[in-house]
Amino acid sequence: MSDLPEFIKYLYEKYRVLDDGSLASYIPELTKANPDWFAISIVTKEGEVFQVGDSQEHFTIQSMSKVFVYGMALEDQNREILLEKIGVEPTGDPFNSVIRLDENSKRPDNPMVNAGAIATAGLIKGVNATDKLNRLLAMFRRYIGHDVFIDAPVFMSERATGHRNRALANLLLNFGIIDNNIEEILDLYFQQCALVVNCQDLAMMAATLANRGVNPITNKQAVKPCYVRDILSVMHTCGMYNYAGEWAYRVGIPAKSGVSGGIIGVIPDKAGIAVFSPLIDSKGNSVRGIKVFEDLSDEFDLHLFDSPLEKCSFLEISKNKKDVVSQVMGNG
Ligand SMILES: N[C@@H](CCC(=O)O)C(=O)O
Repeated sequence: MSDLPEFIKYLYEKYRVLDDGSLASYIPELTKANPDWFAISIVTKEGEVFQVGDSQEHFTIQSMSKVFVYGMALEDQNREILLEKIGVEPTGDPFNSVIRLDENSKRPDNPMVNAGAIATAGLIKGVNATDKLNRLLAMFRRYIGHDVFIDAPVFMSERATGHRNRALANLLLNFGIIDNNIEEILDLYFQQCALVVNCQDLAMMAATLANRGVNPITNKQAVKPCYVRDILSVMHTCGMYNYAGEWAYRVGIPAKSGVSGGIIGVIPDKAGIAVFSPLIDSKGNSVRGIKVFEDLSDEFDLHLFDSPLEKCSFLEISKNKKDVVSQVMGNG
């Protein structure tokens, strides 16, 4: 019997009351989120689903999309072509910074910051804008396992106010990283960010990566297995904004977050985890999300560099913790 269902209920109760952080406001539509929303979803590579809270609440995927579009660009181009255009170095800078692109590298540092993600969108193949969008949606559908759609008001909101992203795109054009279809590339980028998901969908997408690119329920291949390693590497080093180093140190799970309040984490060959809570910190990470991941990592020894000898069997908690959980949940 797994302890996981009880443990995530406990984490939900423990952190539900935490109301630090604020709603993302630079995309006007995101301020309409309910700050109380909170969900934890876990999907194992066998397709078993454990979840608690508002796991069916819809929101836009935002930066978490970057992971999956990067995988698609790897398939459309190849590793070496991508590396010429987009690096794999963490920046330590805010995700939407223009500084390093202009000053140092003349190519985006990595595909998880906006400069790199816009460059990635520019590498997606298709005969025209509609074809590219349709291919992108088909890719997301393979990960999620059901039909997908774009939140038009969020897309329009970002398109109308995304001046910083437009500035990044112009710099990318100047450095020869993207061609001059700037508005078309930005539209594709804003559309990928406005994909509608819920927490369960995110966990399924993460579980698909954990399962070497195969959706655990539909058994469809969402991305070629040879690219999963590349995707997880950039998640591990660059996925958590300018908190990526501390995250790798404290949590040790390849992850990506988005300003709508989601965080996805991948436990290779085991499970995908998603937490959703729209109150974010100054770096863009969900406050409750970070806490939940820290506790899950500690409790189940999920840090990549936990010694294999010390790792407890996945989904079982220690006797001491069981007592704490029982007390909090009122069955002890
Ligand atoms: N669409 C957002 C994504 C931000 C995020 O989630 O990090 C932007 O480009 O600014």
